[in-house]
Amino acid sequence: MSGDFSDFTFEQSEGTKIKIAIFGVGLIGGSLALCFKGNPGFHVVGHSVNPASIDKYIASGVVDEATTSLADAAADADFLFLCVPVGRLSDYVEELSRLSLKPGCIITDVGSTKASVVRHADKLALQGAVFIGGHPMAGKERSGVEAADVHLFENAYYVLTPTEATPAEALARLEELLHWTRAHIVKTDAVLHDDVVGAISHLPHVIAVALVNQIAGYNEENGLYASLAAGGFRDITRIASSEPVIWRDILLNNRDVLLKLLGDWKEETDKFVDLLERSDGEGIAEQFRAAGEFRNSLPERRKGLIASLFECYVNVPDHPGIVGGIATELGQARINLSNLHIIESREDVPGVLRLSFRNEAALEQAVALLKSLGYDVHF
Ligand SMILES: NC(=O)C1=CN([C@@H]2O[C@H](COP(=O)(O)OP(=O)(O)OC[C@H]3O[C@@H](n4cnc5c(N)ncnc54)[C@H](O)[C@@H]3O)[C@@H](O)[C@H]2O)C=CC1
Ligand SMILES: O=C(O)C(=O)Cc1ccc(O)cc1
Repeated sequence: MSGDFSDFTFEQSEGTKIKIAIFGVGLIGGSLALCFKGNPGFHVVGHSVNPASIDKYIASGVVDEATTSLADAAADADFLFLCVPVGRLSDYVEELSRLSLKPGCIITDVGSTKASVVRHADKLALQGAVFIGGHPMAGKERSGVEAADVHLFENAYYVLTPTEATPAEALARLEELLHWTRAHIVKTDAVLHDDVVGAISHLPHVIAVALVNQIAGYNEENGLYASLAAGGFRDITRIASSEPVIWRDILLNNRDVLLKLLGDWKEETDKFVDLLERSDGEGIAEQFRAAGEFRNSLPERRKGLIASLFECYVNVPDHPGIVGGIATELGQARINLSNLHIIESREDVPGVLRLSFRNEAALEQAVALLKSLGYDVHF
């Protein structure tokens, strides 16, 4: 979904607000809450099991109200979003099934795996509520309500996994609400979701963590590994800094899929062992050619899993004030920078400035502007 949402209003009876309950107001729950808080017709309630979190939710302004009582959060809610770690999702659906919920209300989750929670909800009598599995396929390596971001889901895919039993009217209502995230809704089967997301998200997280740990081992012997890893290595392993408990639950939940994927991964790495043992240069080049061809055929810069980075690099001579000058030029052209990072800045070497933007349009405008000003810019 794209375009201007200022004319989008959720249908509601006069005087009553749509109540949206968010269980677990962390990165994802908090980001959803921020999306919904933009509509005066919504009342957003946050739930946490931890009393200390309640004040934090309110103080950070992501919810209208917060409580440690599951029953109070759920009472009269029109939509209930389960945003806790994957290992707790089925327990939450079960606990909610024991409460008296508003007839026709929709319970949905945001878990990174879908098959187990959908299967579990299917078996429960939900007392007039409807469960629809969900997975907003955007995130970050940071966690907690402090990392919540109203823009997180913009232009990302948001997967829903309805079953044959899901009432079409309920699905339409959830889709309508999710327009507030500005994500693109995709509907698919929960088992297929876990296979595909296992391959494109869970496996890369495992590989990133294993790779970082391998290098950390070498670094214990010689600190030069960490020193030289500051650039590209750091970027390609960003997701290795993801939240351990969240990822423990995801991997255990998608265990069978991951075991198969890791078997295939071993075969891929063994291929390189064989090519190297035989010094097969043509075979190695062919691996790169095939990978490049597939990678280049992927949709460009759609925000999604392993978020695309809207970044460029600018070579900057070590002149005082040059970084400020670039930021000022961008500001004057009303191009919003989301981050600026100096990768290397010693007196005797030119620095490299990494500029990050929120979207592709801003990146393209910045590159055109900086090139026109004579800067050496590359992606
Ligand atoms: N991190 C990411 O990039 C993405 C995560 N997800 C899914 O979203 C869900 C939430 O993840 P994040 O928001 O990233 O994590 P988070 O750590 O930022 O938030 C988790 C929330 O759950 C609560 N929580 C933690 N352990 C709990 C427990 N044992 N019982 C009850 N509440 C507990 C925390 O207090 C916090 O409010 C997970 O199911 C994850 O798989 C989905 C898309 C992206
Ligand atoms: O940080 C990234 O690039 C991610 O891949 C975030 C992410 C993590 C888990 C998900 O289920 C979806 C997205």
